[in-house]
Amino acid sequence: MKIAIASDHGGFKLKQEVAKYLKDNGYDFTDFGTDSSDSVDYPDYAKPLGTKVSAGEFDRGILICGTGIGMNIAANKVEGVRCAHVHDVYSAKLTRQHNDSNVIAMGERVIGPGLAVDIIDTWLKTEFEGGRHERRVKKIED
Ligand SMILES: O=C(CO)[C@H](O)[C@H](O)[C@H](O)COP(=O)(O)O
Repeated sequence: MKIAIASDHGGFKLKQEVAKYLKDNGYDFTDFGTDSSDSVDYPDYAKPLGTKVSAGEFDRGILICGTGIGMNIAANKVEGVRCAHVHDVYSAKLTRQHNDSNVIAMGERVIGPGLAVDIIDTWLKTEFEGGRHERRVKKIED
């Protein structure tokens, strides 16, 4: 599985924790910035990441900003992206099983690194259930 990660300045520190988790667990991932806590604009990171996931260059994307909200709104403007704004493990599981989400967005100013890593671990390991959910995801695409 190929994973793309990105953040704005508000998510930079949490992204570093997430990158450590991905590296320690042997995931194939690429960090598309930002590379410091200097102020930047989250759409400049959400759009390219979403485009790469939508194009199939990456299987999943992880976006982090202060709240996850701006990244989520921006990523979902990219056709083919199903970005889930998640701050709990239950929703991380369900958004994979039911929504086949291909991008997740979260906020460094909302949750700590321990919970963030638990959420990502669950999200990466949970499969889409298909069935009735396939029909609903197709309606989103249409
Ligand atoms: O989009 C957001 C708010 O929903 C993100 O949290 C941004 O990171 C935030 O707006 C950045 O705010 P800042 O005051 O410029 O650091």
